Amino acid sequence: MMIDVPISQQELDNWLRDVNLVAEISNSKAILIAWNAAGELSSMLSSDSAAESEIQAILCQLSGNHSAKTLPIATLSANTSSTATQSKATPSTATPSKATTSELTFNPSDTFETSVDAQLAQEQLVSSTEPISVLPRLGHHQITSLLSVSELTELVSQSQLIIDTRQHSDWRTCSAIGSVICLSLAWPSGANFGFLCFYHNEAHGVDSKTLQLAKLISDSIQRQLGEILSQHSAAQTLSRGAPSCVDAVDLQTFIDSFEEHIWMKNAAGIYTLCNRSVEKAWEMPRSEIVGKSDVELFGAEIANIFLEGDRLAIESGMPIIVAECLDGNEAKNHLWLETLKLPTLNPQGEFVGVIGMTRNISKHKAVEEQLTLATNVFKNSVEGVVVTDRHGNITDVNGAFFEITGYVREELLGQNPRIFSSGRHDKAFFDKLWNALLANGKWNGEIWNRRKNGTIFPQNITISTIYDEVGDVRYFVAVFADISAQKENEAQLTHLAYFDPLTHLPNRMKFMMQLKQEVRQAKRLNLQLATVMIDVDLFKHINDSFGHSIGDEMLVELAKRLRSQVGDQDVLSRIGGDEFVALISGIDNNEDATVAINQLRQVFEQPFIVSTGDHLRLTASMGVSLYPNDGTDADTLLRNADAAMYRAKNDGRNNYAFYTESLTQQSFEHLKLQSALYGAIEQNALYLMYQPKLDLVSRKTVGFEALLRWHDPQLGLISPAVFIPVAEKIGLIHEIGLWVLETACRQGMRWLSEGKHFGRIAVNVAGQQLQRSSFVDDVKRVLAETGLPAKHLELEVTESVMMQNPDLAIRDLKLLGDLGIELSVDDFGTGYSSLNYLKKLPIHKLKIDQSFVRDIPFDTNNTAIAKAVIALGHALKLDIIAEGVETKEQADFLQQNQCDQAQGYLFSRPQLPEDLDAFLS
Ligand SMILES: Nc1nc2c(ncn2[C@@H]2O[C@H](COP(=O)(O)O[C@H]3[C@@H](O)[C@H](n4cnc5c(=O)[nH]c(N)nc54)O[C@@H]3COP(=O)(O)O)[C@@H](O)[C@H]2O)c(=O)[nH]1
Repeated sequence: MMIDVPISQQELDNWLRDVNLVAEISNSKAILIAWNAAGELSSMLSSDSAAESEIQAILCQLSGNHSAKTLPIATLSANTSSTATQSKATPSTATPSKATTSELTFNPSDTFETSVDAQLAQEQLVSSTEPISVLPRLGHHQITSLLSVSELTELVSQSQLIIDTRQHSDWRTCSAIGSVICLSLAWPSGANFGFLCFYHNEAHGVDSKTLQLAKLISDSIQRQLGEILSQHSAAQTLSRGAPSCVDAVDLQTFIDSFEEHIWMKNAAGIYTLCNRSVEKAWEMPRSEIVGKSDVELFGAEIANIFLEGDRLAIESGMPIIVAECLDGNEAKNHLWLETLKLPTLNPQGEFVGVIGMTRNISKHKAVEEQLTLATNVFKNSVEGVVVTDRHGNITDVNGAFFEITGYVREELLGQNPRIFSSGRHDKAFFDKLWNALLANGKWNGEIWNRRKNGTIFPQNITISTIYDEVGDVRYFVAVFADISAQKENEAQLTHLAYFDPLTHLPNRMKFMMQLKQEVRQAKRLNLQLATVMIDVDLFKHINDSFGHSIGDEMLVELAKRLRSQVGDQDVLSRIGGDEFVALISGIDNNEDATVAINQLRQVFEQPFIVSTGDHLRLTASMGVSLYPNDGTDADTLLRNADAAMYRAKNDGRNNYAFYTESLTQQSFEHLKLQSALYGAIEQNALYLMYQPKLDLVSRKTVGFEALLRWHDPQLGLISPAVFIPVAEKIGLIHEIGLWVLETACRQGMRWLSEGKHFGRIAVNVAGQQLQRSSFVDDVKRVLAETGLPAKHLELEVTESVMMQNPDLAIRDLKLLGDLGIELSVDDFGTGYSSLNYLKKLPIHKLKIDQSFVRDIPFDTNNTAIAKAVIALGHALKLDIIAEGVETKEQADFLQQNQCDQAQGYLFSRPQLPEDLDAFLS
């Protein structure tokens, strides 16, 4: 009930008695529904026959259709008069959707007349004798937040009868009710009171007779409502007392003190009062306002808007607020006013006028608009937005944020953004970020964060600090864009800029960058580099004969093969159609470069099998420049490698050349040696010579050193000092070393079987042999296979090899020593032995290198060194042997200085076994 006046129990009992009577006579059920103070419909009374579920169904039906439960603010616009001028419309025009249902309005005089869409209604009439009426759809109005004036008018003034709810779209779902009649009830002022409903569970259960009886009761209730109100007002006036004289006199002064516009109109719409603010705003004196209507003051169009608001207040029976937008062509010039309209009643409850109070809400509106705008920007932004409080806890996130990160809102609120951490940024990064944010209020940059599914992604993010009025940090707002796609594009562009799209090798630009960097490093560390230019010979013929796609296939395969031939630290680049260039690091000498070139050349040995099934062969010309000899900068090295490559081409292709011509020659020699060495074992070109080792005191043989010899049919006799390093470079040393060991052991066994005593046979072990994990097992196997007892074998390992990896040497030599093999340090004094390691090595003998034996006892340095080595060796309880002893003076000196053994031309040159009988006992 919107007018809050209590109804006594006696009155309610009277109404119930009447309602029950009519219900009984018409064989129907009844319910009286009223608006309560909260603006909701509730059941006030019901006939005895009415069931609770039916009452709820009707209540629900009517409430559902009434969005006016809480009275809305009417938005009336001076510029859009359609809303404001809408009044007194028939139900069919007010709610156009009703035109499709058959509608007849029932007027108070019990005659029936057709609505606008008479033809349609006619078609749907089931019987001309029975009245059919439908309730206009309440609350379905054109201003969505407003129960329109016209609908309220309809509600109050009309009685509604629905004889078959199944035919009616609004009632169809209300299955408990088959037919219903609803009569609106209103206070004398026109304010809504409620509804009186008679209903039947069956369709056609209520008829025109019920309607007439119901109308009688509703008229009676309305009359009583007037009386109740007037008694209530009289009682209130009495309790409050008459207004004081002072109040009456000061009313004008009182209302003039308000900035708001205050006015009053009587029931006829004539202004009876206004304050100074009104005079100012309307730009006319009070004398011209009071006594005039809105039409006279503002013209019909604006008056209609104002009157619409008045009617709304009158019909609702309570204060309402209407907002008005006046003037201004542009939004920013609009003047927004908000008027509170209050219907006033006399003690009898009759409407006597409207009081209005208007205030300027333009500022509020502007703020509201800004807020709406900001909210929309926040919601609709394609960039992710996250807001945290000053402690960093998330207070809000927008839709784009969910889409980008995959989280849902509930998972994020209250969380700290560190849950997105990708782990890619260290503490220093975040320290810098926070420092900038707190110092400047803003930070922009790129951060890698983690999505819910665990993937990490880059984002361009701007974080801003929001301060409160006193300058304290209130919020942080981060706005970011997912830049994964941009990063991918950048990466692709970078790849395109630096890599060859066909072979995916670095292109010329990238190669030059790498070459420059390698040159800088080589300069710093005093290293050598080789730049090898590789140009495929006559590649044009391949393209011309087989087409470019076959040519491409071959280039891709060639790139793969070349790449497999260079080390991980080396660079291979495709710098032109059929031009490649390799940058080889880790070069110690010219031979290393030759080895690298030879490996690159091997890729051309196998044919290229292309998609057509053809087996095609390629050759290439290569040019080599060496850093630092052939150039100390990248450009020079590449230019000189190119020049060398052209020389190789001019020399007949399928060739290579060094930039320094003499090196080419050396390299060719070297290559020849390499190829010859591969076949040396099979061709029996290798053999051993043995040099006796003697005890310096007794001059008796204590053993022989096996020394390798190679006699190549073409190249002649080649010194092991030349070919052993080559064998090491090309990986042949293991095979050769094993051959030497087996051959020496067999020789030892031969001597033993002939009853010849030789002490021990010493075999030289190369560095690479000792580093092989299988070396100890190899030695054991050879001893087992040949049958030579370990006590007849000695292994000589150079000092520098032992010191390359002393821990490994200690381990393996100990295993060999444990077998009974004697171990000696060859070339002692030429390396840099750590005495600490020397002490730990399981060795038996030190061999003074022949360079220190030379010219003793005349060379004071060598003499001193020889003496020192002897003293050191003896201190470590080791035997000492001197090699390269050529003269008696050397032998005497060594003997006098307690050197234990000696070998050298003085006693014997290395000889074939059959020539050594003199040294065998
Ligand atoms: N890993 C292997 N290395 C081996 C093997 N065979 C030999 N070598 C090493 O080759 C280097 C050269 O050896 P070689 O030409 O045989 O020279 C040795 C002797 O012939 C030479 N020698 C001996 N006595 C004298 C002398 O009085 N004067 C003189 N000028 N030269 C002499 O010295 C070499 C002995 O070398 P060393 O091993 O240091 O005792 C050489 O380094 C060999 O080690 C092999 O099978 N595997």
